[in-house]
Amino acid sequence: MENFTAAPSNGIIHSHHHHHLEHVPQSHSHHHEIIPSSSLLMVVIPIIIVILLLAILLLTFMLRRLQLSRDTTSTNCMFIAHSTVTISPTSDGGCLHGSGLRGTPQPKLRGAQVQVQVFSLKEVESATNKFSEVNMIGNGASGAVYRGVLQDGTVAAIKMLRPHGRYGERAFRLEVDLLSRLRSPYISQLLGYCADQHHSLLVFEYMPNGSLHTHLHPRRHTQSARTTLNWPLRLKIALDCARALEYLHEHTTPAVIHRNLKSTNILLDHNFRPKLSGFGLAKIGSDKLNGLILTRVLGTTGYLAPEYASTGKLTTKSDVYSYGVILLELLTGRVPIDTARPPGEHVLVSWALPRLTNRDKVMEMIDPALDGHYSTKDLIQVAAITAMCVQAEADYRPLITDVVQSLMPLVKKNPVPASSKSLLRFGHSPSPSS
Ligand SMILES: Nc1ncnc2c1ncn2[C@@H]1O[C@H](COP(=O)(O)OP(=O)(O)OP(=O)(O)O)[C@@H](O)[C@H]1O
Repeated sequence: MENFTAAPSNGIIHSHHHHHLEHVPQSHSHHHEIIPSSSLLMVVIPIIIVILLLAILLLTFMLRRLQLSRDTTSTNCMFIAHSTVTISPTSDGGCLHGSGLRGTPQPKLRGAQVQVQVFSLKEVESATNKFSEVNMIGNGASGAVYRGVLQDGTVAAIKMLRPHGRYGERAFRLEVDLLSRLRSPYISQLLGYCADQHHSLLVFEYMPNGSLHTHLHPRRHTQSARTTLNWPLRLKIALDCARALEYLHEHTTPAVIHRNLKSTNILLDHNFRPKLSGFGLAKIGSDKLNGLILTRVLGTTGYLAPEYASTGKLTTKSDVYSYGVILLELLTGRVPIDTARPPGEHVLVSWALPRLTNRDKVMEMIDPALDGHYSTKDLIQVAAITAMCVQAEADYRPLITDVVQSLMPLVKKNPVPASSKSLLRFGHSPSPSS
């Protein structure tokens, strides 16, 4: 007979013969002294998990503290855009640094990165006189825009994004990330940004002549510092906007789809040269699917391509459609949606499309503000280009490069007057109906 002895001190049964250990009966008399291995695991594993979680939390907290203390020590700093810009608000109004820690869900643009300045809230406040009403130059869906003079004397347009507006932090991050990589004379330049717990601010180069919308639709703007754009200038604006899109669609890899092309997003410099802005809704196209993206429908009513509005199918051709609507605004001086007009004329595209290919009708629909100062031949050509851009069928719309090529000779024929004084309606416009 073999001897088994229970060792109450450690709850393990010792056997004098090891080969019999596995046959040890777990008698009722010893039950309270023995912890079965499965129960042991049930106790130990949760404890280990809790300890690990606590350690991770502690580590995260310490890293965050370290980052905050680094952020708040600097007030104004230059920052080289990293592969992905991460902006998270500090609690005390300090400026933030870009870092490559978090990723945006969009694919990355390839190409050079450029410097974007990070401003302290203090600097932006003193530039705008504490965001005084007097300095407010615009108030779009995403927030108010202020004119400001930076410490180095640069005049800037500072956009304060609404905290819970449709813009959101993601769009803010996207705009900084995207604009720190895009460089084109046809794209509005981002000088820097500022973010704290309560503010998200974008600092742009100042465009003294405001938006194209202000000049084409002056009655809709209370501040009436505007010029009626003459025909050569309209052609040049059309060409440069097409070049801005060409840069995004053809010269950027992968292509960028702007997704919110409209006349308020076309800003005019002191020579009335246009620059594209408003990149908060932009999408970086897919390399694989021929640029096609299926996405949520965002943008502005009156400018949305029908296939995008109804199915969310977004391609560079959606931008071409919106561009066509801007051409229509340049031709007619009408806004894309105007419910004050008679029935049948509310939606600019629906009203204009059947008329665009009819010579006499085109003459009737031209902006009365031009007062006959345009070349009929050129007008007919622009109308034909416009008709192709606002085609319901996306595949039939031209590539923006084709639009650039078609507009170039027209602009060459109609040089823009040199001095901005002569930009007024009757300045150097060609004689009517040549
Ligand atoms: N860089 C700038 N220089 C001068 N004026 C500007 C500048 N940026 C914006 N503005 C003025 O502020 C207005 C509003 O700009 P914002 O970018 O908010 O345009 P929006 O298209 O109306 O709004 P959203 O893009 O949010 O839909 C512009 O139409 C323009 O008059």
